[in-house]
Amino acid sequence: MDNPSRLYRRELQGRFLGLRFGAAVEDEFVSFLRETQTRNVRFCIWIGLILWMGVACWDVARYVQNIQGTANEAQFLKLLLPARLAGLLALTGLLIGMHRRLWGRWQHVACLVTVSVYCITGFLTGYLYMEMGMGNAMAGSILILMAVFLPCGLTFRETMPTTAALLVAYLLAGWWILSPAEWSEFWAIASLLVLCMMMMAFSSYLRERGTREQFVLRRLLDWEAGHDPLTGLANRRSFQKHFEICLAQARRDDKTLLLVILDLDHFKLYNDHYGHKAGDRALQQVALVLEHYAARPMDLAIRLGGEEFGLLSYADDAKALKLRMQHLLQQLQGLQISHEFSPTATCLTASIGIAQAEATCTTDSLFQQADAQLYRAKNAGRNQVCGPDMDMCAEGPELQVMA
Ligand SMILES: Nc1nc2c(ncn2[C@@H]2O[C@H](COP(=O)(O)OP(=O)(O)OP(=O)(O)O)[C@@H](O)[C@H]2O)c(=O)[nH]1
Repeated sequence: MDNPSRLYRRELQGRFLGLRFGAAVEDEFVSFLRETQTRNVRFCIWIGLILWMGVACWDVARYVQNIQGTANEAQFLKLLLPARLAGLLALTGLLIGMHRRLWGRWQHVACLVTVSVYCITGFLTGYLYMEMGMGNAMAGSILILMAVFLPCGLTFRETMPTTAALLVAYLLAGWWILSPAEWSEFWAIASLLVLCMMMMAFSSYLRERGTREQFVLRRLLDWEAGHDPLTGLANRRSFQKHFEICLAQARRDDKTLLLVILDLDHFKLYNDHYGHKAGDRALQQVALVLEHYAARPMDLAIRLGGEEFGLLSYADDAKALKLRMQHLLQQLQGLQISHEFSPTATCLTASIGIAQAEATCTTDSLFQQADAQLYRAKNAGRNQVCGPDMDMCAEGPELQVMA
């Protein structure tokens, strides 16, 4: 996988004009948007619901005052009530679904559908009132349309086609339903609507660009604060956090927690003879191998600093881990990173110390134990794995038990 910091940096250079990241970052952004905006969306829907109910009450009051008992009125009322009810049901359904987390990853679709129902029923009631000669409520459509651009957790690309479709539907409905005498007022409102939509679209675009920039910057900072830029492995800071979680979990589940420290042998000599750049490349290769040994969710591969790496292994058997670490040493030798000045071998090798966390241990005490084992491995001739028991010291690539 590409180093996340490189991905984020590449996105930052793009300046977000097209409001689209690469596939991986886009997925992250959309889930971030859904997660962080849920509260805003709920707030907006509540406001929409209150407004909707307020307007419905106002409708009833106006209707009662202006009622003349004509057949037309009875017919309009038959349409008006379902229209108000549809808006109410759509908003309530969305809210209940959000509180109970029923929508999952379809939340934005549910929002779009609700906003559309909200707008259509708004237009319809406006039109019905106009037909009943009770004042033109169409101007209210502008407010309703604005709801599409409220912070509903939708992206600009999601809101734009919906709004454009609603606007076209509104214009077509007006042109089809209204008489030519009513057109002049309708066009005035329609032009206002178009202007309003353009302004909101522009601000929505700017808002999303800003959100995207903040998102990538934050991800980049978070990532860099917890990782080593050269190898992409976790650093000591993330290790400390992860270690505390693992230790608490291990105590709770009565599981083992093992720390491995891997230190490259004679790396100073390697640097001195092959140069710092070659040293960097070697460190990256070692990190790549080590990462494969931390494939389970609770395991973590770390660069502790310099030519020293770590591996936290949760619920693992110490002996099985020792064998895996020997296998790792074999793999390192298999890389054939030539080190002809090393007194140990003709290629780059490493020494490994393993420590097991006791119930009362701290990060420092665990490191001290692992360091002591590493020291043993170095003293025993390097290219070795040493653990808490004497019989855990073994030379790589072939197992050799120390007496
Ligand atoms: N290329 C490169 N070298 C580094 C980096 N960080 C530390 N080093 C080098 O790693 C070397 C570590 O040397 P020492 O601590 O003396 O250990 P060693 O030579 O490996 O000896 P032993 O551990 O006893 O086998 C130093 O030369 C550091 O300059 C890095 O990021 N890149």
